[in-house]
Amino acid sequence: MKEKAMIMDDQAMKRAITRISHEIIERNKGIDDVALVGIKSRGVPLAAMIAAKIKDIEGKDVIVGEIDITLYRDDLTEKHHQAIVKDSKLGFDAAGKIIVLVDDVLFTGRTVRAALDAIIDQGRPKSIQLAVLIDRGHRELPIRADFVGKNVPTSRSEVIKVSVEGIDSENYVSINE
Ligand SMILES: O=P(O)(O)OC[C@H]1O[C@H](OP(=O)(O)OP(=O)(O)O)[C@H](O)[C@@H]1O
Ligand SMILES: O=c1cc[nH]c(=O)[nH]1
Repeated sequence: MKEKAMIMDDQAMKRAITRISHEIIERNKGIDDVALVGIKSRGVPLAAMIAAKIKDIEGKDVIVGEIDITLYRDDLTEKHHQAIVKDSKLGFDAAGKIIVLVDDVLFTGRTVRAALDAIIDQGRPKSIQLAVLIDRGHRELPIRADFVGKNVPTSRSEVIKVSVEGIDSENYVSINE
């Protein structure tokens, strides 16, 4: 994979996380009943970063869970890849919660759709919202994010690489082909 350009460095990523955290608080008039659910793998450290920022701002802990969705495809850009729920245990009771799904990249929407199905199957959340660091377009389903770090127009053959501390050695986003 050839690296084309940096889209976000560590500082830009942290600023985006700070803004998204403020937006989550504002949209929900606080964080009572809000629970963050990171989509594995890189949505998990991003959800933890948002939770830490919300704690800084509001002085309250927000519930953080995770969900494991696996994409089956020969290559990232292949159309019609399948998103399968690998582990849907959120780690908390979803009933009555405002769930904010957190992922690194929103592309076709299949991963989010699988996560929505899995969550709706196991409880009655009050609502489900979506936060993504990068929206790269090319949706195949009627899914949109409520909170977006950065909209990045891409061609289908390009690949967005998100590197997040906790999984990777540093924080950055690049576009590659
Ligand atoms: O909107 P979609 O077409 O479903 O694509 C978006 C998904 O693709 C990536 O997952 P990947 O399988 O690369 O896992 P990762 O999080 O471990 O990088 C990314 O993290 C999103 O979850
Ligand atoms: O470009 C893409 C598409 C899906 N998931 C990624 O991480 N990058």
